[in-house]
Amino acid sequence: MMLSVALRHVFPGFTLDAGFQAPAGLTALFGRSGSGKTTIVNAVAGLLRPQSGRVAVGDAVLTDSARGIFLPPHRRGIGYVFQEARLFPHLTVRQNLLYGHWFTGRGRKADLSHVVEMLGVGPLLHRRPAALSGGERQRVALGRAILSHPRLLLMDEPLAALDQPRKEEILPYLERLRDQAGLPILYVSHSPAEIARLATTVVLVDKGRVTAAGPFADMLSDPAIAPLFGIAEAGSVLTARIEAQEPDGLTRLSTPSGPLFLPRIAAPIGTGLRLRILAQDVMIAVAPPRGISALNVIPARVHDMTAVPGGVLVRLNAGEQMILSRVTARSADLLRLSPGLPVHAVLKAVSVAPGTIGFSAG
Ligand SMILES: Nc1ncnc2c1ncn2[C@@H]1O[C@H](COP(=O)(O)OP(=O)(O)OP(=O)(O)O)[C@@H](O)[C@H]1O
Repeated sequence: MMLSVALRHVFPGFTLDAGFQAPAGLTALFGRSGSGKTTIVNAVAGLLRPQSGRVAVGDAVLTDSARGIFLPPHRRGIGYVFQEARLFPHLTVRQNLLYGHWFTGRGRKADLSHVVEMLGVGPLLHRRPAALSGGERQRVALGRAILSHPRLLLMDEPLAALDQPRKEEILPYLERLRDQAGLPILYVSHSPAEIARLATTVVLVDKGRVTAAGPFADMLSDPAIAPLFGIAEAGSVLTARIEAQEPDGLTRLSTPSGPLFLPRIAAPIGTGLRLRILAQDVMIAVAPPRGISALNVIPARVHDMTAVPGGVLVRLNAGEQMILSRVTARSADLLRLSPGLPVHAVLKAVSVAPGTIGFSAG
């Protein structure tokens, strides 16, 4: 199931001219304030009728200006999750979850138990929203959205109102939803960390246009794009799998770039992971380093180099994955870095914070 969007709408002083495809999984809309993300979301939701354009999910056409099609919001089959969970205060969690269910009349009892389990809200079913934490409320909002059997989920900064611990509590549920729901999720976020952890596809919006779009790993390690996230946030995402729990408290991972060691990750052998490796945490050595404490030394080759504010972003080819490193211009000169040069990428085990590690199915 694929969401395809093509929109053109001229406001005084702002033109939206944006097109992209969002496959099943989570598509992050990213762009600075005023770039047009909310306008895109509104047009997909049916709150804005574009002067011209087409919005479709699979075979279901929601908007097609050429054919005069414009479904009203409530007939689009879209589940929403906003910054603030808009739950009904007088209903229990169970009734809130079932609300969308009744509404569409397409529900089955089995779905409720599946969603309750997926989102871990079983113990909360008989409470009212006032007795829930912000994170719990947001989980119920996710559950309600999914139980309305939508074609598409729209999430507009669903974590923005939560503090860091609450965010970390809810991220695993968003990951499950992404991997299990089998529908496109359109997700607006300002947070590179969230995008690195959750996105399947990244769509970059600037001045009403889509300036780049593609699979998250390519997008995040693209030196032309990474600086847009803020130079301190630039980094790559590696996929990995838990291989062994070592007796000294480390977890051994296998990655397409070779083995990696990180502080204990409490998950079973075989678990798939996404690791966000910040460019500023990766050192480059032109000879195999000896006598250093860093546990992770990954053989690689310089792919390309891009000058950025505060240094040089070096893209390293490591197995089938790209690793980004940021070094000063002086280091790049001293090491005579140039495309094709064999090097070693050095990563401290403790530089990957546990809260940033993403879990993925398969
Ligand atoms: N009804 C309207 N009339 C005129 N201009 C509008 C209208 N709606 C949106 N705009 C303009 O469109 C531009 C994009 O706004 P939009 O809210 O989509 O940005 P955004 O990327 O979601 O920003 P933020 O991250 O701050 O939420 C802005 O310049 C805004 O002023």
